[in-house]
Amino acid sequence: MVSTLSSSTQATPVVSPNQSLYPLTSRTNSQGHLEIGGCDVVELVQEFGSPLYILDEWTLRRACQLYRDTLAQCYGGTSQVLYATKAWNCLAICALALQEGLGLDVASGGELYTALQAGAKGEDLYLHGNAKSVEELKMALEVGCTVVVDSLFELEQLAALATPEQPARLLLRINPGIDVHTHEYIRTGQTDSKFGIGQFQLPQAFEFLSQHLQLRCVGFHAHIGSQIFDLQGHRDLVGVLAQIWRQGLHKGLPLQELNVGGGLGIRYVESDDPPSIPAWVETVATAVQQGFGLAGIPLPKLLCEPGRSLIGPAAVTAYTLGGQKGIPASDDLPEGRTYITIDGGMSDNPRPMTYQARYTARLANRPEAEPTQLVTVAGKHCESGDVLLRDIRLPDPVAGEVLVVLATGAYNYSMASNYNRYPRPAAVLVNEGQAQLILRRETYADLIRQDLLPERLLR
Ligand SMILES: Cc1ncc(COP(=O)(O)O)c(C=O)c1O
Ligand SMILES: N[C@@H](CCCC[NH3+])C(=O)O
Repeated sequence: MVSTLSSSTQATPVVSPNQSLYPLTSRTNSQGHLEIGGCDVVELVQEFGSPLYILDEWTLRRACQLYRDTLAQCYGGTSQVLYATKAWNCLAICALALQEGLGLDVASGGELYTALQAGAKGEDLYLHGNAKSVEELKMALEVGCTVVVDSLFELEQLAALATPEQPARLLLRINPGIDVHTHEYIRTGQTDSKFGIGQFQLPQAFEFLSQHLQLRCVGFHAHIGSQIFDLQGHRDLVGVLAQIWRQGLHKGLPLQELNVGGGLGIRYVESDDPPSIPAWVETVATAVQQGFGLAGIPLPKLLCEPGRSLIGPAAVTAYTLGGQKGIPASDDLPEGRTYITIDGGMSDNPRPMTYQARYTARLANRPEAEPTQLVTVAGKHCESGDVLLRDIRLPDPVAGEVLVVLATGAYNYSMASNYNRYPRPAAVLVNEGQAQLILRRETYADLIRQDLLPERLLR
């Protein structure tokens, strides 16, 4: 666990990135500033502007390697890690994951297109979605990507598009009926969910597959939810899938691949205590070996598709602090409240508003200063709920200082919007003292790129 900063020049000891609040290369430099990937965060903001997403290449690679290597070491069969690109999909990140030997889970035509542009091939790709369009399915078939089929309706759609010459390679997404303790909006494996084929629908699905030989069902997939700290959910999941696998084999399906989804949580605040990446991988691998190997079923190729635990801890968002508003104590508000503004908010990180997500923040120019003052960090949008951090302690922050919010790599840029017509921030990839722009800051011109102005509306 890394929750404090190293001020030495030694590399930080290797830990599981998802248990660290900071990117693993973080340290306090000789200026007393926060440094990530060998780059001074205050200087990064001066050079690239604010707000700024800062992605630490070493931390991301380390997380990819931990998943990939632990799986290869502790699982007796073949395996493949897929990066769930919905967490943050852009050319550079897709390319980096491919370089590390990962495949890519894409959840839309747009994510698929980006992955292809980043160099992915059909065999690297798995297309998700509970309501895929015909265009998305056609695109997947054309590039030879595996389709993770979410419903009986989609099986019919695929059967109409695939041919014996261009068969569809698919996994069935199963709803395993497993409930986990995470935010209601990010649970996906419970019976009452829009995702996946219910177990009560499986006889129909198997029958349909046996009648449509242009559909090659090579395995099953399930995903029980996100930001999960308890390993039991995935143990239970493997048990359910092993039973269904037996039924599928009995029906003559050419099963090879078992995809157990993603979901491992990360540390956002000090009190979060997720299991490490190796602990999660070992749990899953052991459960599959027990559920399959011991039951005499040949081991499937084991796939998993983490998103948050790969990219979340690798990035931070840097903001510039603005003015403050102090509300005096009253009966309703015994401690009063100090609002401090930032130059970003719900448009670059909608998670606090959407899931009541909590984060940790530090000042980049004095990360080790004693956090004395109770403040609430408010975004710049026209919404009362646009509050990024509620009642946190900072060391008497002043306007102009750079506030760094930690662990913002997952579901921040990918869920960002242009609400209030704010341009999306830039993102830089930092490594060994070099910073490279991987996403340009949007301009006002970008904001009206798609606008059309019929001439008759002009005054
Ligand atoms: C189908 C599927 N796979 C993988 C993921 C990645 O999950 P996580 O980011 O929690 O690892 C998600 C998101 O929850 C998902 O819906
Ligand atoms: N967007 C969610 C995770 C959902 C992942 C998609 N199934 C979050 O930020 O926590």
